[in-house]
Formats: sequence, structure tokens, C-alpha cells
Amino acid sequence: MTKIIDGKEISAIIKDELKSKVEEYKRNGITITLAVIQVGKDPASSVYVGNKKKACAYVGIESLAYELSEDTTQEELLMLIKVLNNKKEVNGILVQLPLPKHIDEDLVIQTIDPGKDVDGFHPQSVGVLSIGQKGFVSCTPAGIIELLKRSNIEIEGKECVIIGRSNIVGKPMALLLLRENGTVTICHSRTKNLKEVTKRADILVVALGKPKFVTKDYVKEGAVVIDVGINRDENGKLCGDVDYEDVFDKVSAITPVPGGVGPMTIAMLLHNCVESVSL
Ligand SMILES: Nc1nc2c(c(=O)[nH]1)N[C@@H](CN(C=O)c1ccc(C(=O)N[C@@H](CCC(=O)O)C(=O)O)cc1)CN2
Repeated sequence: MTKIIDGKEISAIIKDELKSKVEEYKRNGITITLAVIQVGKDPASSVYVGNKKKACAYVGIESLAYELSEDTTQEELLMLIKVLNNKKEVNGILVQLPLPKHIDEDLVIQTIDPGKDVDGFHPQSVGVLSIGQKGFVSCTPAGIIELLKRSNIEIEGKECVIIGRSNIVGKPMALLLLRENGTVTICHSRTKNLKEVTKRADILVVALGKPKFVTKDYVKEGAVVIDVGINRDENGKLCGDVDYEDVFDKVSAITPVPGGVGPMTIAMLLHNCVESVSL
């Protein structure tokens, strides 16, 4: 029988664990504060930022919201980040992505103090991860590892295939699976014979941003499928990069969309905020 990996349930457990830790910090006089910056009014970003603020409030993390207008200049944004870098009471800084086109995302990420980089996107955080040292890990791939571990899915020795090579998901995902002793392959738009590669996977992570792209022809019988995609189908309904109904009977476990990987992204952001106290 196929197991549905419930990210909503697992993220709720993690949030409760973090709530206890935050309460303990508070008893010792330590408060944790996250600065959340949004530039413009992208509707999806507003939902995610709103959910991040709510989640912070639930676990007892203070959040400072900076809602900047669409026409904010790059200089103004960089200036705000530098001010927050220097504020002792701010533990974490998050700039919601995507940013408007006139702002250089890489430069913005590089301007965040690596000690406050709770998104784990700074080159120093990525570098530390690549050499296996402790640091902030990008929230979505970190959440996927938690989903696998808490669902008792072994990674060690498994063929792990990732579709997508983004800096935020694909590449850190590969490093994390490698750290867990998986055998890792990354596929991308130039990969030849994609189906042949993905059919080798015991664990298939799909993050390419194409609705219902992965059908049963791409998966091995009994594979574990992790769907990172968040898209709208032809009827405007939320769907992943995997054709859930098509692959369901062939796989041993799968994450749904919604309710799979997405909620874990926010849980791991809170985890990183708590970690920021001791890192
Ligand atoms: N600074 C960042 N920007 C972005 C990140 C990020 O980690 N840091 N990731 C994404 C957006 N994102 C968080 O910011 C995010 C996306 C989706 C979800 C989520 O819970 N999705 C739900 C469905 C929600 C819906 O109805 O649309 C689900 O999958 O169940 C949480 C966070 C890009 N930007």
C-alpha cells in the first residue's frame, strides 16, 4: 500500500518541539527575533510571508515585518539589510523571493550576515554544507530530509535522483542526501534519457516547476517520490510537478501537494531561527 507522507502533520510536530525550546530560551531570558522582508505584493509571496509570521507567533519567535513597495531600489533594500545585520536583537533575516526584476537576488543574499542567514541561501552557508560542517541549511531540502527520516525511510545506500538543479532546492538537496550516504544524481534540462535515469531512483525528488510532469513512466515500482512543485493545473487547482494520481499505485510513498513539502519549508525556517541562538 502506498504511504502518503503527511507534511502538515510532521511540520505540526516539529513546531510543537520548537515551541518548547523557545519557551525554555525565554525562561533563560533569550528571545528570538526574525526580520521578514517582502518587496512588492506578489500574492503567493504575501501568503507565504503571512504564514511565516503566524508560524513564528505560534512557537514564540518575534517577527518584524518589512513590507517594501515594488519600486524600492536595490540600494534601499541593501541598506535595510545592513541596518538589520547590525541590530543585536535580530537573530535572523529573511528576504522573501522572488524579488522584482530590477533587484539582483544574488547580491541581496550575499549582503545578509551569514550568522543571520536563516534561509541558508548565503554562499557561506552553502559552502559550509558542502564540506559537511554545521550551518544554516536551505529550508525546503532540510524539510525533505526530515520528512524522510520521520517517515522511517532509509537514505543510506539508496539511489537518489533529483530533477532540478536550483541553488535553493536541487543543489543543497544533493548535498544533504550525500551527507546521509545516499548515491546521488542530479538531472536537469539537458539530461539525456531522463526517464532512464529517474527509473533508477529509490528516492526521486522532483523540483523542476512543470505541473504533473512526472508520470508513472518516470518512476520505478516501489520508489519514494518527493514532490517539491507548487503549480496550478488547467482548472486553477494546486498541483505538484508529479502526476499524483498517475504514479500513486506504483510508488511506495509520496508527498501530496498541498500538504507535503510546503509546510516543512516553514517548519525548517523556524528550526533555523532557533538554531541561530547556538550556531
Ligand atoms: N526567502 C525565501 N523565499 C522563498 C522560499 C524560501 O524558502 N525562502 N521558498 C518558496 C516559497 N515558500 C517559502 O517562502 C513556501 C512555499 C510554499 C509553502 C507551502 O506551505 N505551500 C503549501 C501550499 C500553499 C498554497 O496554498 O499556495 C503546500 O505545499 O501545502 C510554504 C512556503 C519561494 N520563495
